[in-house]
Amino acid sequence: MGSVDETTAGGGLSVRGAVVRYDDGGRGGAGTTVAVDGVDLDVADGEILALLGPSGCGKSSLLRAVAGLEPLAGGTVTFDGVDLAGVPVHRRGFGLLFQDGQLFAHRDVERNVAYGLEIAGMPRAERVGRVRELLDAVGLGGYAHRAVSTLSGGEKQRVALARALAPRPRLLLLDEPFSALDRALRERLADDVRDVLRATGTTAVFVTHDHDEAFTVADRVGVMKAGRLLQVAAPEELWRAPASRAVAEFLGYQAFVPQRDGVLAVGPTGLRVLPGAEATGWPGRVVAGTFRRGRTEVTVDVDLGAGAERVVALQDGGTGAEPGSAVVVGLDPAGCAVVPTTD
Ligand SMILES: Nc1ncnc2c1ncn2[C@@H]1O[C@H](COP(=O)(O)OP(=O)(O)OP(=O)(O)O)[C@@H](O)[C@H]1O
Repeated sequence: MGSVDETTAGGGLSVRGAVVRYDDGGRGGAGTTVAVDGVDLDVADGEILALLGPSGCGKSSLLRAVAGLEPLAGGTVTFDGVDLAGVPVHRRGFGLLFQDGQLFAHRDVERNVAYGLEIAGMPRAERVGRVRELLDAVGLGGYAHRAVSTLSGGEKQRVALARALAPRPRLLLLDEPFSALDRALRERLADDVRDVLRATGTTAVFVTHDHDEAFTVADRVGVMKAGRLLQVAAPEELWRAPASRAVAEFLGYQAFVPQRDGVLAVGPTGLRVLPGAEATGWPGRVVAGTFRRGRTEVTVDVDLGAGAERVVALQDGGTGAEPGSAVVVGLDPAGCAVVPTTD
């Protein structure tokens, strides 16, 4: 069974029925791990796609299979209509960027970025211009002659990004490129990467387990679970219409209320504490309240129709969330989505 991705195959990347297996049983056991289990995926020319999913769901394995670093046990990877079976990593025309950008310690910034251009035989004068252009694009103009040992972690990853982009790869594959950096820096880099990829028109697949990062960088986000691609959609679409409960759960939908034609998935902002004890809604009991950004996030024990559960409901202002007090909880449809009951 494949994904629900229905982009028409044209230029760009096309993956069909991809299977990646590790026959040593994963890290330390006996048997076989099916890391990627029949994935179909299309990435159009110029598109940025993020692969999102929990640790161990197979994101890296899929990316590595596309790169040619991992053999396919089934299925195909094609680019611009050409099957890449048997094409080695360095002949695919793809750029790679990993968590540790692995810069060359003995080369300065300029010569790191120039590496792929040297291999491609670009004349020196042209190379210098291209390197300068890329260093400007990643916000490191003026860093050309710095030793890489003097760079911060974020600066190193910017250099690695510039190096990966320099030869104009027809596809850039990024595997958790910022996961070693702190959150504030990650957010800034995610913005910058999106801008650089857009400005250069680079087609990219970006692996991350961080929702915010995926939604910042990508045109479309693919959600993976246990080796399968559950849904591929634009960020707003994914939030508005998760294709299944599993996707909704992964996105952070907090409660699931049975309905006649599916399940109402209640998002993080889908519940309100209603003013007045006589309001129409579900009676609940306050566990705790946290005042945040001008409103209170109230943890409430309530039965929304699927048994008693603990949820978070929003309350305007900062009063009335005493632990133990009775409240009435209502739904805010804008923060909810109906999902099919097929999983
Ligand atoms: N080289 C390997 N040998 C054996 N098993 C592996 C190998 N690489 C990955 N696996 C297994 O394959 C499954 C998928 O791993 P993968 O690294 O692709 O997931 P991931 O979603 O990228 O996870 P993470 O976010 O933690 O990097 C896991 O069960 C993992 O243990």
